Amino acid sequence: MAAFVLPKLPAADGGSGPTPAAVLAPEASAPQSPNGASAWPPAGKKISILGSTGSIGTQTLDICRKHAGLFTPVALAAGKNVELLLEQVKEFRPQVVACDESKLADLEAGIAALGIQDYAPVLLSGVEGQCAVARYEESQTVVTGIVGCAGLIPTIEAMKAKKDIALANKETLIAGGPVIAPLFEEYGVSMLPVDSEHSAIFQCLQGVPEGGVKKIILTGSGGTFRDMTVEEMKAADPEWLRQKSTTHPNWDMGAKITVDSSTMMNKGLEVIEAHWLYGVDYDDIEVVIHPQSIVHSAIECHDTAVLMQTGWPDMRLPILYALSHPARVPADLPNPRDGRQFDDWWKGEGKDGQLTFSKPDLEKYPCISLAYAAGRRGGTMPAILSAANERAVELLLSKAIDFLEIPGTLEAVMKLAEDDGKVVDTPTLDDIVAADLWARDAADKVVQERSVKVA
Ligand SMILES: NC(=O)C1=CN([C@@H]2O[C@H](COP(=O)(O)OP(=O)(O)OC[C@H]3O[C@@H](n4cnc5c(N)ncnc54)[C@H](OP(=O)(O)O)[C@@H]3O)[C@@H](O)[C@H]2O)C=CC1
Ligand SMILES: CC(=O)[C@@H](O)[C@H](O)COP(=O)(O)O
Ligand SMILES: [Mn+2]
Repeated sequence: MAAFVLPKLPAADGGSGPTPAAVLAPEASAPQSPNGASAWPPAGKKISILGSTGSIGTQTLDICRKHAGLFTPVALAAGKNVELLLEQVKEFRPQVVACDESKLADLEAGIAALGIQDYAPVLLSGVEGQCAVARYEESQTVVTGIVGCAGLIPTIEAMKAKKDIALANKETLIAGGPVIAPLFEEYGVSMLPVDSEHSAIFQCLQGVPEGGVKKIILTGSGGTFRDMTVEEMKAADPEWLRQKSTTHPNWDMGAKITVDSSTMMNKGLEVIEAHWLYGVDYDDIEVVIHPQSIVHSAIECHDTAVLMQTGWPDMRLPILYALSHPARVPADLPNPRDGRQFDDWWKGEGKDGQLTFSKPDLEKYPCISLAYAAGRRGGTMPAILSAANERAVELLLSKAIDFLEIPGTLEAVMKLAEDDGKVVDTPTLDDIVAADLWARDAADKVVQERSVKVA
């Protein structure tokens, strides 16, 4: 197994390593931070949140609420959920607020109705609104909680405005890796992972010297169908499978990522995300099924040590760490589902205290192999796979396809992309945007042609 070199930290002489290097904040210049004893993080770190009304957005605001002296949301962008956005506005009074075009009038009227004295935020909509939130001059860090490739343009705008990125929106890096990677160096920004596995890896990497890591091990729950065989799934009622695929055994998340966990495309996408974040070869990234979601991922070092990060399935810790790094901010984060402290887990009552691991069944989860193939192919192929998958999940939720049709649809789109010469090896941003649009369209065509054949 070839060793990968840990991303090189930006050097004091201004030299720099491979472009994904910037994901690691320069430890040499980081303030000392044992247990909050230092001045880090500075009081009142101001943040912008993209997707403030979603699962990541609301949990980020929960962290801001719990650590009001440390993190202040100054700009919020949502989609259509103006009712929740208005509650957030009332509580946090951000200076810039954006929503979907179709909801701008409701937002304006709602804010006027709040009647807050001397409060007149800038109100915007659409992609321009999201970009304004991402660029807002007072923000230091942008939390990207938009779902899907819709996050690509605002994230790039944030980087160009020299904002650090707390990356939840994995689809952006998966599709945009080739154009995002050079921006770290160009604009001197960092990208800290929010995704729980990549946060776990980042936490394990602290203190491991460059070149010390042999392999990254991504853990995955196996999703809602983890205890069923392929045969049982084929025999199951498609409507039941559809409903069940929108639930997760351990995590409470948005609909799209929950379905991705059920197909394990989420893990496949995370393999590509890890490649870009840590500059790791695909041969050195392994997926392991871990049904309890207690070990959030691991690194294997050359001396055979395997370092893991553990905790409840709770996104608030990775969010907090992405905002507070390198500090460890004292926090109270009980299990979001039952309120128990993690201490209880160690005591090992009932099913607690048990960690199990196994190899994924690639016949049951073909999306894992598709993601490795797309990542290894490179260029626009990851953007094509990710966009086709977004479309396939939409088609599942709108009952146009069945759950078990997702992998075949994606495989067909990838084949079409190759056969029709649609994969661009060294893409520009325009190529990535075009690939995204093409793939959504191609997924629709594949589904239509299949239904014609069936009829
Ligand atoms: N949830 C989790 O625990 C985790 C999520 N992630 C990643 O984080 C991202 C967000 O996931 P999650 O929070 O679960 O998703 P949700 O569906 O819960 O939230 C999505 C957010 O994005 C907004 N939004 C949706 N579409 C658009 C669009 N086209 N333009 C602008 N805003 C839009 C929504 O607005 P509105 O609702 O107002 O319409 C909402 O605020 C995903 O990329 C996911 O993979 C990663 C790890 C864990
Ligand atoms: C919370 C988080 O990071 C998700 O990506 C989560 O890992 C999904 O669970 P799976 O392990 O089932 O994909
Ligand atoms: Mn994850």
